[in-house]
Amino acid sequence: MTSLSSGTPARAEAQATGALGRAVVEVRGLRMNYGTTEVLRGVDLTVRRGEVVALLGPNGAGKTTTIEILEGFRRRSDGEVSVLGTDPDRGDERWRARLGVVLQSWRDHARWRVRELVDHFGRFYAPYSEEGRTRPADTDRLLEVLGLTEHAGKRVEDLSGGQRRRVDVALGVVGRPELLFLDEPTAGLDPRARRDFHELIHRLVDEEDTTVLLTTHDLDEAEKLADRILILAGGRIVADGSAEQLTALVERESEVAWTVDGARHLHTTGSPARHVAELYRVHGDAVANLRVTRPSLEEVYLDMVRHHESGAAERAAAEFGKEIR
Ligand SMILES: Nc1ncnc2c1ncn2[C@@H]1O[C@H](COP(=O)(O)OP(=O)(O)OP(=O)(O)O)[C@@H](O)[C@H]1O
Repeated sequence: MTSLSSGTPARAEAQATGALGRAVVEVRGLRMNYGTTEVLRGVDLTVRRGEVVALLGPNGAGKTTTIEILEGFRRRSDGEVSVLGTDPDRGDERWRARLGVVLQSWRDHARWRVRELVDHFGRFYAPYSEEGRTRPADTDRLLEVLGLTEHAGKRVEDLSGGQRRRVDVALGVVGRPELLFLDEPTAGLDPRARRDFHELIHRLVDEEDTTVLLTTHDLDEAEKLADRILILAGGRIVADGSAEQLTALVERESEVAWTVDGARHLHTTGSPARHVAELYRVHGDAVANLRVTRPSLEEVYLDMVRHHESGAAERAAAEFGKEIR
C-alpha cells in the first residue's frame, strides 16, 4: 500500500510513546451569535489525538460555524477554545501549518493543473517542517494515494465532482497536518468514491498520525468513519459517544404498548422483558395487542432532525439528550 511518508506508521509510533489520547481540541462554553440569532449556546467538546470525530447535526445546526471557529476563520462570541494548544483567534502561521482544512465547496483554482496546484500549495509548508514530520508531503506520492495520478496534468475545471473533491483533500493534507478539519467531505460523491474516501481517512489516521474532525449530517457516514460521534442540535452537543455507545443508550429505552380491557397503555422502559413479565403477572390473559419497539439510533436521530426542521429545535435537542442519556 502506498503511504504518504516512509517508515513506521506514525500512529503506531504515537501509541508506543503514549502520545495518543491527549486533547488536541478543547472547547468549553462556546457561544456564537449572528446578529441577534444565537447559533451556538454553550458547546463543550474535546477531540483527542488519534481520533476521528464526527460532528453530526441537521442543516443549520452550526457545524460549519463551529469548525470555522476552531480553524481560526471566524471569531467566536464567547467561550474557551484551544486547538493544538493555541487559541485560534491568536494562531500564527506556524500553528496554521499544523492544520489541514477541507472546506465545504472549493470553487477556486479552476484553471490550474492538478499537479501544479498541489505542488504550489505544498511549498507554503516547506518552512514548517518538524522533527518526524517533514513538510510538505511528496506531491506524486500524494496524488497516487488519492487516485489522482492519471489526472495530474488536467485542469481542475475539467475534473468530475468526485475527482475535484479528491483535489480538495490533497490540498488539505499536502502540509501533512496533525489535525485535519473536513466540512461535509463526501457531499456529492458517488458510493464508490465515498468508500474510497473513507479508506483514505483511515489511512491518514493510521499512517500519518492525523487527528480528524469532520462534519456531516449523514448518520451512516458518521457511524462508518468516526471513532466518536458528537451530535450538535439546539446550539449544544446533545450526545457524545461511539456509534455503539449511542446505539446501546438508545436501545435502553424501549416502548411497550398494550391494551387491557380495551384501554390502551404505553410505557417507556430500559427493561422491556421485565415490564412484560410484570404485566402478565398482574393482568394475565387480559393483556392484548402487546407491542415492544426498540427505536434505532437512526430513528431517534431522524426524529430529532424533523423536530429541529419544524422549528422546535430546543425541545427536540433536549428530548434527544434525555433519550440517550
Ligand atoms: N455569516 C453568517 N451570517 C448570519 N448567519 C449565518 C452566517 N453563517 C451561518 N449563519 C446561520 O447560522 C446557522 C448555522 O449555520 P452553519 O452553516 O454553521 O450550519 P451547519 O450545521 O453547518 O449547516 P449545513 O449542514 O447546512 O451546512 C444557520 O442558521 C445559518 O443560516
